[in-house]
Amino acid sequence: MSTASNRPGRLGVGVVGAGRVGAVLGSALRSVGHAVVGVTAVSAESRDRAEALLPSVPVLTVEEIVERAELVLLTVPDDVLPDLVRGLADLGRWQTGQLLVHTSGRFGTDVLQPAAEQGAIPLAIHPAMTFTGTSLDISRFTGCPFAVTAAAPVLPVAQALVVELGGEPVVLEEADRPAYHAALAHGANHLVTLVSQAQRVLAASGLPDPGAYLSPLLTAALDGALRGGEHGLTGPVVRGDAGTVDAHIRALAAQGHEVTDVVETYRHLAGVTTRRALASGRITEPAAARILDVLAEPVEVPDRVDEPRPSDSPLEPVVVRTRAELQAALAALPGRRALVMTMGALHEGHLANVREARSRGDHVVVSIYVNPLQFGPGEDFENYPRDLDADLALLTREGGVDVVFAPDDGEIYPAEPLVRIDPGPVARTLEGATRPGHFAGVLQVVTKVFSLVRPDVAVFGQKDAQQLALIRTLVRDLDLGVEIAAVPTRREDDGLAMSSRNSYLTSTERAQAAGIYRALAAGAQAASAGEGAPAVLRVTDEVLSAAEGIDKDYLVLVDPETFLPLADDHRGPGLLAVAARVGTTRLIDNMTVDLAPTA
Ligand SMILES: Nc1ncnc2c1ncn2[C@@H]1O[C@H](COP(=O)(O)OP(=O)(O)OP(=O)(O)O)[C@@H](O)[C@H]1O
Ligand SMILES: CC(C)(CO)[C@@H](O)C(=O)[O-]
Ligand code: BAL
Repeated sequence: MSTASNRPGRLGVGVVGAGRVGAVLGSALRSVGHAVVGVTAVSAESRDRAEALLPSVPVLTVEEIVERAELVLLTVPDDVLPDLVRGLADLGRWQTGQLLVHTSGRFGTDVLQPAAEQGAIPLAIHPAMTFTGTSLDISRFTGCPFAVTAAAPVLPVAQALVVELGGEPVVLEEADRPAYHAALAHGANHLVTLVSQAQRVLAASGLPDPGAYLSPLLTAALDGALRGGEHGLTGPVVRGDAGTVDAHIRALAAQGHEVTDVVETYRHLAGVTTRRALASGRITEPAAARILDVLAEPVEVPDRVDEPRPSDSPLEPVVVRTRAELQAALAALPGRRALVMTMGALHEGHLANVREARSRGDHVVVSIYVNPLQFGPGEDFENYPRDLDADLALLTREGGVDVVFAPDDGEIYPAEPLVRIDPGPVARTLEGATRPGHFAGVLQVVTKVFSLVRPDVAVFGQKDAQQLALIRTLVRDLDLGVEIAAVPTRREDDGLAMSSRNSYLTSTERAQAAGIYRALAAGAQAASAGEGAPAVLRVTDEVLSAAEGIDKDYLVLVDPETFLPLADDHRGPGLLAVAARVGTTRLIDNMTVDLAPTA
């Protein structure tokens, strides 16, 4: 084992914890000439990541790594770190002269003391950066600040390691690390909560692409705050506009229980902002008092699930099977009519569409019909899950649905339709290329159901993004006079987009299918970190290709309206769209990304 000097020299590096940071740091150390002797990787995901970023590095146990490595990189969760170090010390595994580096923001080197007592050299380096866990991250080290904590004699070793990685070492005292890390988490992580709250409110207000809409404003606000701190503050608080603050809180509360957290956060942050503006003399005391009074007033947030139903809404939806029954049921419903079209096998994603419909109309009609015209030969028309009783039970429990229209084929197509809709060029790419005739069939049935139900507004899911875009074009080009509202994709806990077809998956396939979401999320993260179209697509593809059991049909980064591929230098919104087979089940998913202007 070599003894540490200020220049680390060529070291045998072992990576404990192949999470995003470990795999990326290991890969970066390798690229500057160190040898990675082993990596631990327990989950399938970390094995995939290790394979992608540290090809041909053996997967070893923690003990094997500690035995073989001159530099042990501990990139495990903070809460695991103390016990891991102590446990190995109890087994007497640490070695004299061994460099022991962790990347926790919160801890300094005290947590490594049990290893230091056995002669290891403890170093704490924390990159102030967020990672995707892909090769893109390596370039993020260039110029990235790293908080470095180490005993004075070995501090230069830690600094040299950071410099080797292209980073900027900033020395931080042990005692300052928890507050340092709290500041970073508060700024970066809570910013994500705040921004996603704004996005949810805009989405609930019907804005089609909240992320893209917010991007220029938030970028300017962040830039202003980073340069000028609180002096960059604008908006109603600093103007002393108590009436607007009051209106905001009431408007947010009116969006119901799904945004309760936003009401709380808005209130709290508006209070803090008011007090800070008062303390720095930017608003007067009476103005601050007016705002604080408004903030102290209780507001009621209606709980939409238990919302009292309109008195003319029946408890159970009226189920109609024929055109005549439908017309009779509609005649009894005055006011604004909202439609949700489905193929049944309902899930929470459909219910989100129903809720959106309820918020946009006086009455809600749900159609349940598996439309043969949109299925190609050899597709799953015959096997598509059909369970009207279960669907009705779900809609009854959800409440607020007035009519369920569940026609049979003869009712929708009494005769073979001779007049057909040509959906145009968007229908010939992606889903349309794999499923020729699919969108012509979708638009045919959508037009027919619109004619039969005559809705004021119809709600569709963003999960079927190409379908949604084509329905908007249909309404525009044929002047159908129906407002089209979109609902963000509802996902399972592991990110898989809800879909009736998920019921085809075996339990292994079900677990594997979440890889589709992980890939899209990695792409979106790369975009929000400022990467351009080619890199965003590459990262998404890397994660998708590394995921087990997923057989890609297509993965594209396209214009959300034309569905044509984006130019390499495209800036602004883009849509990552994917179709893939998991086993024999074909799934689709998509995510809007924002390709920000280069600084
Ligand atoms: N996860 C979801 N989140 C939000 N809306 C969804 C979701 N899944 C489907 N929808 C929307 O519900 C409507 C009916 O879709 P459909 O009945 O085809 O359901 P599905 O679950 O997508 O089924 P499939 O297995 O055919 O993809 C469409 O507007 C669709 O976009
Ligand atoms: C819109 C639709 C109900 C038409 O059959 C179908 O394509 C679907 O479920 O998305
Ligand atoms: N959910 C879109 C309808 C279809 O796949 O046929």
